[in-house]
Amino acid sequence: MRVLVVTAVPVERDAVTRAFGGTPETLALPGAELHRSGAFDVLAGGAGPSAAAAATAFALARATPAPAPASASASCGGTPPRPYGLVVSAGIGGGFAPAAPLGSLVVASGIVAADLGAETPDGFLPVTALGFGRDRFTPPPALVREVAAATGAAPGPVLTVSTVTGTADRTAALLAAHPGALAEAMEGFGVAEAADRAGVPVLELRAVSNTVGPRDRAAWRIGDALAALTEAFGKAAPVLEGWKGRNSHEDLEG
Ligand SMILES: O=C(O)c1cccc(C(=O)CC[C@H]2O[C@@H](n3cnc4c(=O)[nH]cnc43)[C@H](O)[C@@H]2O)c1
Repeated sequence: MRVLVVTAVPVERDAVTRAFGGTPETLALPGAELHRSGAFDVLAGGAGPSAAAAATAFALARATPAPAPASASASCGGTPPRPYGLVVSAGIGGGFAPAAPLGSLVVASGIVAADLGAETPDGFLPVTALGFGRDRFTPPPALVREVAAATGAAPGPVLTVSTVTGTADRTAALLAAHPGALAEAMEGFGVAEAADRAGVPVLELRAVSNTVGPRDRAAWRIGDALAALTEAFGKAAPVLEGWKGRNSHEDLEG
């Protein structure tokens, strides 16, 4: 099965491909470059949910077979593209203390749009409370469990935010609105929107580079988190590549 992995920045992309060894083949996409290693296509799609959604949608569309004209025979038209069976949003992220310490891994049991909605005098309303859109995607629970077991990642909700949290008040507000949240990052929900529209399941895997809270850039441990990301993909690769899709009753309901 082919797997599309979407990161924000090139150093995260390279941390993922390093897990597979060798030199990836590169393919040009509108606004980005795919790095292909075996079954894995890895793309640095840009920071934030909008860039991530656009990049993911282009990559998925490129791999979706166009409907064959009525007159076409099976033997013409060149090599058909092989569609993706799974999309993974991956990279570094902020961890909520004490559940997700620096250097640890988190796999999303829910990918949550934490700031998509409306602010009111009585607090935040998610977009779903306004009567439209959606505010979360649920990765296949069996796959989340398998990746957690293979990598040691903690399973739990991962928030997608457009602004990196930088105060204690905002941290408390996020945890109040999303009890049990383990981490925040900026792309998961965008990647998931694009994957969902293509009918492809989605996963999010993050290595914790910093603690969510009052901004302290000097305390970020990006190198350690990138190394953890490489190790995680080394361990998760057989699970991701070998995952056969909706293979349990629970997943059919998820
Ligand atoms: O400054 C660097 O050297 C550097 C190297 C690698 C990556 C970065 C990034 O800033 C990556 C941005 C990416 O990381 C996610 N992220 C990380 N921590 C948080 C956080 O506390 N809150 C939200 N997002 C976070 C996010 O997905 C960014 O797109 C820098």
